[in-house]
Amino acid sequence: MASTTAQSNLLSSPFPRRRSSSAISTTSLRRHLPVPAPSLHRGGRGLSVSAVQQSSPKPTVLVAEKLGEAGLDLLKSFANVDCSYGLTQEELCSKISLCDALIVRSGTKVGREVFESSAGRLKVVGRAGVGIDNVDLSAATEHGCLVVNAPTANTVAAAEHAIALLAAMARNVAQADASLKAGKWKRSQYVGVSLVGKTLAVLGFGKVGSEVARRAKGLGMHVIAHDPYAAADRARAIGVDLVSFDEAITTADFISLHMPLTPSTSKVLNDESFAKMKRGVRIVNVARGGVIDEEALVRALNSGTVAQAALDVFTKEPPSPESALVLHENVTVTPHLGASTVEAQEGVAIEIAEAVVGALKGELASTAVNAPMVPAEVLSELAPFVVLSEKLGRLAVQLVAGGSGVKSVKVTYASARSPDDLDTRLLRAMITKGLIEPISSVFVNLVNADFTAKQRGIRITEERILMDGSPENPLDFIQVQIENVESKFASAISEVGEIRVEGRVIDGIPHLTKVGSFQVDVSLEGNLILCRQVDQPGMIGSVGSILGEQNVNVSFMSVGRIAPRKQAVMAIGVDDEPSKETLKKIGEIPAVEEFVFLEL
Ligand SMILES: NC(=O)c1ccc[n+]([C@@H]2O[C@H](COP(=O)([O-])OP(=O)(O)OC[C@H]3O[C@@H](n4cnc5c(N)ncnc54)[C@H](O)[C@@H]3O)[C@@H](O)[C@H]2O)c1
Ligand SMILES: O=C(O)[C@H](O)COP(=O)(O)O
Repeated sequence: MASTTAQSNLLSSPFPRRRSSSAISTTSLRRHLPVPAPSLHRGGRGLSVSAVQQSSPKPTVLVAEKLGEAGLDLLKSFANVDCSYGLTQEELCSKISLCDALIVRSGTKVGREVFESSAGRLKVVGRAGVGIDNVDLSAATEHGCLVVNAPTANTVAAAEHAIALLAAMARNVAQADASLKAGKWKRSQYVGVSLVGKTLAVLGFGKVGSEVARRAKGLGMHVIAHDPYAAADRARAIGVDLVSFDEAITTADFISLHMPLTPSTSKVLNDESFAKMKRGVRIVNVARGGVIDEEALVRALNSGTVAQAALDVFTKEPPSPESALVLHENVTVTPHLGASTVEAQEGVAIEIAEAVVGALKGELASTAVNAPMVPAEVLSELAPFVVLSEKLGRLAVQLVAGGSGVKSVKVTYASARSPDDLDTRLLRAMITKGLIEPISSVFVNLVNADFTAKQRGIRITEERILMDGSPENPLDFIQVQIENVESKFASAISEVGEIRVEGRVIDGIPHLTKVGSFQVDVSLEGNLILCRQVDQPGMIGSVGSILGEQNVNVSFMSVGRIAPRKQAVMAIGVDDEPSKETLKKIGEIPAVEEFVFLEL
């Protein structure tokens, strides 16, 4: 018995794969291109569904900003690497159609035009760092392009930079340095303020924010934090109280910003919030320039509401040389250096190179930004159900009669597990892939499955049935129903009038176990002939011998019937595609009422 294999990658890969013909019926049979035989296995980090083919051409990775050597070496071992720094948008757009992956830092805008210019070749964008605000995630998703980042390797560097700016600002280090170098000795002008005993409000208590908090505690500061999504116990564990936004900004002597730039954090520090702050507050920003209304900050600095600011990031980078904010005497600035340590850049380069190579192999990256992150252990147990899901989708859609538009699909998962313990996103994506690929030219993957279904007006609803029994097995069966359509194989219509196919995993192999109201049991390997006939002796032999005469190998055969000598549905698994002539002969058996050939 063949082992379970993933029929295709969950993520787009540059490797050749088969495309499906749109109308697969008894009259229109076409051979598909050979299928790569990817296997499901665990990757280095997180799960993987890979399809590396020895004979495939090497993918091309465009590295658009400086990346550490260790990362480049890793990329070069797998791909052709084009290091082209400082490209204009036009140059980037014209190069991108030759590239499978693009690696950037924060200095390259990867907007919609980049994805459009790639004409479908770009499969992964790697952001060598944390912030992905320079990448148009919606456009990436719509184009089925995975975006991965390197979220951990520069955390400490950013936190250290925030602390460096905090201390430098409080003691006027930059201003005093410039003054002394200009030949002045102004000791009384640069009297600073102490940090010990002061209240620091950390806004955004994530990776960087919590590291800043930990370090500030070590400096003897009283640290509070505001983060609507952070766990209070995690904050308490390092002696930090989580407070409301207003409490944070009204009680702080120092405010350090560590949230991402999103529509809800854009200009979160503005005239209104500055007005609520303690007079003489000091602000550090190593997050993103856009979280501060920079003009409002200049006003607050001029009025003395804000005594000082230390900024590593700006709304527009680089900022204008005439920027009133940058030139302000009470502002200390650095040119986005938060992540710029030797150690962090080495770590980021390796982290992003691993993620990009993994994604090009079709692995699900653990740092995917626009696709579900599925832990390795979850994937390994769902692996055969992933295959089953795609095949049920493929079967169901091939049963739809021409002219019936697929609009509404209901998926039922029967499981003894509580819904919280069963992550079906992967399964839904694969069902969607199976449903859409045979009827379109769109390549569907985990990234764009939901988007593609929505775009095609296909509504996929999910239902869970809680079964008795051991929750050890993730799923008992999966059922796919296509509603309000006609079928080219009438027996596939269930008693409630929908095309229905149902499957289970038996001994690790996906099986088709129900078609319409008929129970069958056929392993989902190779291709399938479904045949409805009058239940009478000799039918299996008649069909079997026609296939045998034509050298078509039967892998499985199963008959489901309503009652003896009434109608029965025969499901026949075939390794090879029968010729039109062979199928015609099956159709001519007098007891055969209808039949259909389906590609899996
Ligand atoms: N200057 C640099 O070179 C540099 C380096 C690393 C990270 N960064 C930036 O620092 C920021 C934080 O990075 P991280 O790795 O800690 O990210 P993270 O995702 O670990 O943490 C961000 C935190 O912000 C919180 N948050 C979201 N919306 C919020 C809101 N409205 N109010 C308060 N908190 C909110 C989130 O819940 C999360 O806990 C990002 O903007 C990142 O781009 C800059
Ligand atoms: O988001 C980040 O990781 C930092 O802002 C670092 O950006 P950089 O890679 O451009 O230094």
